[in-house]
Amino acid sequence: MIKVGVVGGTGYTGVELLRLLSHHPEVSLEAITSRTEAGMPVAEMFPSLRGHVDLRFATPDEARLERCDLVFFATPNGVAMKEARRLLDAGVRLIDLAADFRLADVDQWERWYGMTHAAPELLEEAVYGLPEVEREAIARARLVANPGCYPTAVQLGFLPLLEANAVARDGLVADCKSGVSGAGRKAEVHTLFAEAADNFKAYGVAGHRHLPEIRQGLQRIARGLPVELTFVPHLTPMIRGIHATLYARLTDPSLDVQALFAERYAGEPFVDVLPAGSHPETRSVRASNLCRIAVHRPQGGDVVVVLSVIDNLVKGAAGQAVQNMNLMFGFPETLGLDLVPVSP
Ligand SMILES: NC(=O)C1=CN([C@@H]2O[C@H](COP(=O)(O)OP(=O)(O)OC[C@H]3O[C@@H](n4cnc5c(N)ncnc54)[C@H](OP(=O)(O)O)[C@@H]3O)[C@@H](O)[C@H]2O)C=CC1
Ligand SMILES: CC(=O)N[C@@H](CCC(=O)OP(=O)(O)O)C(=O)O
Repeated sequence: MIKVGVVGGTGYTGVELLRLLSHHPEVSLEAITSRTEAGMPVAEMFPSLRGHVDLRFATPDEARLERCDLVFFATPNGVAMKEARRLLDAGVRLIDLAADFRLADVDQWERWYGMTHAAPELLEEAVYGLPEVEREAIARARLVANPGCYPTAVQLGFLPLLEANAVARDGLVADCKSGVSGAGRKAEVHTLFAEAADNFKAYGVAGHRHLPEIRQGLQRIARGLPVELTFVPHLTPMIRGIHATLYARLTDPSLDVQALFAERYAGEPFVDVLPAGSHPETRSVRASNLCRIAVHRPQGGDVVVVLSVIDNLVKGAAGQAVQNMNLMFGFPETLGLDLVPVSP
């Protein structure tokens, strides 16, 4: 049994973490923070957790996080980097759901995130928490940078093709759609019901901060070879889910792409390669830690189209964080994550 704290328990990824951790057999939830709701019982704010979580929110100072074996930061970018050194020195391991430790290059991070990094010396130690790529390093890590939601769907979709050096690396396209919970729980005009419902739009076409993260991940997968990617995110009128439609040109048209994906992911508990010709739906993964993938070659041509779906709050955030926790503490990787998707 490990002692776990959650910083940022009132956000969408925070409450999703609480849902997953509350029934994890190896976890004792010790502290859940909120600055704005300190003192309120968690189950009063989130009635879905009544009978499952009996703690109250505490301020980050009251929470005494240094008593924990592991602390999750489900906070905006720029929060975990200020606390990481103190907690690591106290023997606490960390998983940051935000982007503070995702990019290896501090200059690049500061440019994309528009702030000075508070702990650049920790970037080298931090492990990028995509288990399908970094499983062994995650198991040894003190500090894990949980991947972003779009980056998870896109990297898992391109991974077998890049590992096998099977596509032209200069023309990758990722056309991605996200549900509104991807923007978090804070009030913002573009996520109001009247703005987001019955509407569909692209955003961040000129440059989204997930672009350098995805490019870094794809280049690692391609063993350091350069990768050029066009990434266009869209906001869709659904609550949860990411649908990534990925395009690449095969270098060897005789390749059996269905067999390539099936073999690469055969041992992966959370990546499901669908039968040839399938069209995965976001609702087929809702509330689960699954990434479902289908591979197509329209009209038998040499363009491969990969369809990759995840729940942004689970495999795209809290579920992947619990998967990383399981690896870090030597628990079975799927413990607490045997979640049947909710449909419809
Ligand atoms: N939503 C998604 O699908 C995904 C989100 N992420 C990332 O996960 C992180 C959390 O996202 P999400 O749950 O959506 O965010 P929310 O905006 O919904 O929640 C943020 C939480 O952090 C707390 N918080 C805010 N500022 C501070 C601070 N300075 N110190 C301590 N706590 C703070 C808030 O509580 P309070 O203000 O009361 O303290 C709140 O509980 C973000 O970095 C996001 O980019 C990653 C993948 C997917
Ligand atoms: C729909 C929506 O607004 N999505 C967010 C991505 C949220 C997220 O996952 O951010 P990090 O992974 O960087 O923490 C956005 O595009 O900014």
